[in-house]
Amino acid sequence: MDDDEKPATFASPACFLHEVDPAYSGLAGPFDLQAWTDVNRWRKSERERLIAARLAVPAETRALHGETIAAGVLAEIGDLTDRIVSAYWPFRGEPDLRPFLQTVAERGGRTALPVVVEKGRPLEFHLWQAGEALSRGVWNIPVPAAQRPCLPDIVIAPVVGYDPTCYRLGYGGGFFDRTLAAMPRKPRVIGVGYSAARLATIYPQPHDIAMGVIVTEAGTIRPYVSTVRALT
Ligand SMILES: Nc1nc2c(c(=O)[nH]1)N(C=O)[C@@H](CNc1ccc(C(=O)N[C@@H](CCC(=O)O)C(=O)O)cc1)CN2
Ligand SMILES: Nc1ncnc2c1ncn2[C@@H]1O[C@H](COP(=O)(O)OP(=O)(O)OP(=O)(O)O)[C@@H](O)[C@H]1O
Repeated sequence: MDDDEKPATFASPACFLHEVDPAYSGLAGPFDLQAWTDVNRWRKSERERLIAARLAVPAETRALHGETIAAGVLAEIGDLTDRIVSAYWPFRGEPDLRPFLQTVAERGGRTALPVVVEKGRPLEFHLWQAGEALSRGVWNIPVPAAQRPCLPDIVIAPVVGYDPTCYRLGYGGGFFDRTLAAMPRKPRVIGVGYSAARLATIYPQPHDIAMGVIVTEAGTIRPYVSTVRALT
């Protein structure tokens, strides 16, 4: 019998961990470049579709939806005393929450806007109140003229798309994900958008951070929590 015909022997038993579901073995799955490339391509086309669809809705309808969304957000936040709330300066057909910012101030809260410092870096938040001066920031987005950085207690994030587990599809800069990951004290994060922006899933990736809730003109979506988990 030559060597090729003898049963094979190994220095140690073969490891079959690679055949076990990564979720069971406790190891992260291998990074799948093809899957990530596909998700990115899909996200890009969904962003374009969803932005075009909301811009096709008459401005008066969007304005009415914006008022309903603002009321939903106020109900969600509750007491505003000494709270810092960041919203945004609307563009590309986003719900206009500027009147909401005035309501926050009237009810004893402070208000802020997000500022892009640089692509690929977290956002900063700067205090800003209705009537105060604005200047043009990156991508010409209006930002507070005075630099008063703050850490908001509540961050309102406009969504391009959202899914029932409250993951947000934004404009593709990764700004909110980077910012929330880097904040020393986690704020409450409220996604806002039109109900038509619902997707079955955004195919969440490891860097994606879910919103606490998503407020739309048709109601507030809370991430699904199974009864079993809720009871244990
Ligand atoms: N009203 C509003 N203000 C906001 C945000 C928002 O979502 N809404 N942001 C929330 O994050 C930040 C800005 N985020 C943005 C992200 C991407 C692009 C943008 O135009 N991106 C290019 C492609 C960029 C790339 O691929 O590198 C594009 O769409 O053409 C604009 C704003 C801060 N201010
Ligand atoms: N915490 C992070 N650290 C490094 N890169 C990140 C982080 N979060 C997101 N990114 C990167 O940002 C890019 C865009 O991410 P994604 O598609 O989730 O953007 P988005 O949430 O739609 O955008 P935005 O928040 O600007 O509206 C991805 O390439 C992603 O890897």
